[in-house]
Amino acid sequence: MHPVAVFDLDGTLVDSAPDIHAALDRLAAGLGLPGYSRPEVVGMIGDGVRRLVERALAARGRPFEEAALDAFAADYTARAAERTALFPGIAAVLAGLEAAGWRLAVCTNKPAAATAALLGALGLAGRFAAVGGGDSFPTRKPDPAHVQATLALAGGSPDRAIMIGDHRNDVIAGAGAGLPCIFAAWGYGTPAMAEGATAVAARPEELAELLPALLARPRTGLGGAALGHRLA
Ligand SMILES: O=C(O)COP(=O)(O)O
Ligand SMILES: [Mg+2]
Repeated sequence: MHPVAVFDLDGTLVDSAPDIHAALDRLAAGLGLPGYSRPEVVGMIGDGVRRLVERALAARGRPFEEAALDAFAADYTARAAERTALFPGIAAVLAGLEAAGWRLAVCTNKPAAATAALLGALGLAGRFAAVGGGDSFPTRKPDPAHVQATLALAGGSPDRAIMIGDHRNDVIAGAGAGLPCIFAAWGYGTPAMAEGATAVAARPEELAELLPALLARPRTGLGGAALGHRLA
């Protein structure tokens, strides 16, 4: 069976904060509200689009409105790839994993439509054996079922798969599904969110060594420290 690398999207594969930020600023401007700072926006990402819009409105003292969510989702989906790019080093990591026989999957809380638009615009649509969006299944991260369903779509099994993500939701969902988890410290999470991860990667390049090492490691064996990487 092919090993599967299950990647989170926002903050792990792509730096999507600039387009999320721009779309939130357009939403705010339409409501007569001031825009946001990047740290504010980054702190709101990770729990899907509804929580994002809830947090953005709450930060300006506004109650949540379904119409604002719909407007944001449509606007963002249409313009998801204007300022969004893969993090440096990710393209080489993906190519290296594919060459080594890995299947790639995306497990993201971003809605499936926006995810498809973004991956398509970045020329990545055909690279992933499965893409599990935030509304693809009945539940989403941190529910392990989101990871399990994505992995099943990719034709993988938990004992031959690794989860990589930048948020506590990724660690909780991946670990709950029985996968070793690599915390992507280059992303939008805080160091505290790495708690429970098998290993922490400071840069994408580290994944090239970490993924095969974690795959080969007995699941009940030594921690990531034995691999020369900092344990979470
Ligand atoms: O849409 C979000 O809130 C975050 O998406 P992610 O799961 O790809 O980080
Ligand atoms: Mg993320």
